[in-house]
Amino acid sequence: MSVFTKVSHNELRDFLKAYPVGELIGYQGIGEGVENTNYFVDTTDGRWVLTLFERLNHEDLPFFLGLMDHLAGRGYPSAMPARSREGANLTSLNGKPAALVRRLVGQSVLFPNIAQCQAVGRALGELHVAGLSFAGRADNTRGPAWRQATAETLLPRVDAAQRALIESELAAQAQLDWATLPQGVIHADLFRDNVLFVEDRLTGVIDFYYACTDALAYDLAVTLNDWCTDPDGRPNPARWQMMTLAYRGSRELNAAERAAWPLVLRAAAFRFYLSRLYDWTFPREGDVVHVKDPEQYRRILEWHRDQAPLPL
Ligand SMILES: Nc1ncnc2c1ncn2[C@@H]1O[C@H](COP(=O)(O)OP(=O)(O)O)[C@@H](O)[C@H]1O
Ligand SMILES: N[C@@H](CCOP(=O)(O)O)C(=O)O
Repeated sequence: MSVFTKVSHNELRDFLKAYPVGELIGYQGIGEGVENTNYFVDTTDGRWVLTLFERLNHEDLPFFLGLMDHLAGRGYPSAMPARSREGANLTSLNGKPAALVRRLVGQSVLFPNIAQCQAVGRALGELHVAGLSFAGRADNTRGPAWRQATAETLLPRVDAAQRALIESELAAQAQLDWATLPQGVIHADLFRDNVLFVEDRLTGVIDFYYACTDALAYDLAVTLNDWCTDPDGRPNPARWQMMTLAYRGSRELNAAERAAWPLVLRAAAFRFYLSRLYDWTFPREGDVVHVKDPEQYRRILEWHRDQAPLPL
């Protein structure tokens, strides 16, 4: 359960007065989140998600909320942030920065089928295209500098096999010049728990709190690694090719991206291998339920290191 900040009925009722969203009917803490405190909130005007930002830098929040506003305003299936009566999409509650966004229908899927992978590939391509007209810019907080620093923190704490993998990966990725790859707005964490479906219809893309400006191909690699690999770390050819094809329906990859692709896939796997290994090595106090297994990302990373990628 990740409701870090408690909100009473009266506190929420008073908070909602700042928004033109009607009267509070009811609310409930959401257990799935790991970064923020989230509540489902029902008012006489609709269904909402209230987020209290626990760890993100306050100055980064306008980028995330502005992006969600930009995308939802163009018909993208992301949640539109509500604006307060004063026009702000970022307010505060109980000492935390807060946002109220539309609640989207649907559920996340753990075992996606081919049609769902196709829908996610299309949605990712559409996000990259829609992001081109978004003026905001943000650095990737899990980019190459973070990967280098996190690897260095981990190296003295891990076993010999893990050390060898981390060191070889740092050396391999030093060959990649990210600046040569097309950049734009990326989601950067489009995992299965961040997409909602009603049957095979994609109804929501959520959790834009790692979104940033970075290489578009990296975002495709992050998404493929989560949605389209089997438990042994191998790409699942049917799901992988369907997602790639659907993505390319919105945006074609250029020659530089194709040449860099094997290293991009490795960088995308390395990022989550490192964050998971870090959380295992330095567990956060009170976080028992949500620590994710680094081994799956070790297998994905080793697969990409040792095998030629499936055709793009
Ligand atoms: N706009 C939304 N519509 C419907 N459900 C949402 C929405 N935003 C978040 N959720 C629900 O809240 C959960 C946690 O949200 P998420 O943004 O992933 O939190 P965290 O950033 O803390 O990981 C999601 O798994 C989903 O169930
Ligand atoms: N989707 C990620 C979790 C989000 O990244 P983190 O850096 O906040 O751990 C995963 O499944 O590892």
